[in-house]
Amino acid sequence: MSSYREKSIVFIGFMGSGKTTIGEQVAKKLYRDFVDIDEEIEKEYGMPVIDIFKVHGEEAFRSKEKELIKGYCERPLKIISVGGGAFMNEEIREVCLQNCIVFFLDLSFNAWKERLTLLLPSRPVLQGKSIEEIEELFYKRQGIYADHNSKFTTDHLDIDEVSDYLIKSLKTSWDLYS
Ligand SMILES: Nc1ncnc2c1ncn2[C@@H]1O[C@H](COP(=O)(O)OP(=O)(O)OP(=O)(O)O)[C@@H](O)[C@H]1O
Ligand SMILES: O=C(O)C1=C[C@@H](O)[C@@H](O)[C@H](O)C1
Ligand SMILES: [Mg+2]
Repeated sequence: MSSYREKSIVFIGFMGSGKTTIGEQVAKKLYRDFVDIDEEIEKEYGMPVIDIFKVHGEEAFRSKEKELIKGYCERPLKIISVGGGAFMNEEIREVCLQNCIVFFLDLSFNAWKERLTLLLPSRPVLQGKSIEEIEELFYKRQGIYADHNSKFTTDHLDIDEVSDYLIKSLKTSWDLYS
């Protein structure tokens, strides 16, 4: 078990909440390795997530997602962004919460809607859904993100503001709990 200061950081939240973007930025600023689980799965299958869902199915994707998260969460000093659906799985929630510091990146549905056009082509879970169905999924998913160590709402903040806040908050907790 790593010391509190060396624990890996995990970002969770709805698709498009900024886990990849913010995770990468925080990793750069803390000089840590960044791991994006969706990207790791894409590397293993040699195709984008949307094609993995089409060719191999969601079950295969979820199984690889679990295997990779379990492996990375047990290592120290990483910044890990998991996919938006990863926390649906209890084993994943447990391994993340037991080994890492889990940050929930939250935003309002209104703020999220502005990112929809950007996200739509690459997110299989959004395909063929009406905006009402997406809104329902958004609120249903809030429940799976309820288990976390710290939550940060990113409405009206840019990427640097969010990552700077997160780093400040981490440094405070390292000073308090190390
Ligand atoms: N304040 C902000 N924080 C983070 N991302 C922002 C912000 N403002 C705009 N964006 C944009 O929103 C998008 C967030 O997408 P990103 O891929 O980081 O989300 P994600 O949480 O990793 O999604 P997924 O679960 O599907 O992997 C990016 O295109 C990013 O540029
Ligand atoms: O919310 C989800 O279920 C997903 C989010 C993405 O990060 C990818 O992991 C994939 O598109 C599924
Ligand atoms: Mg991502």
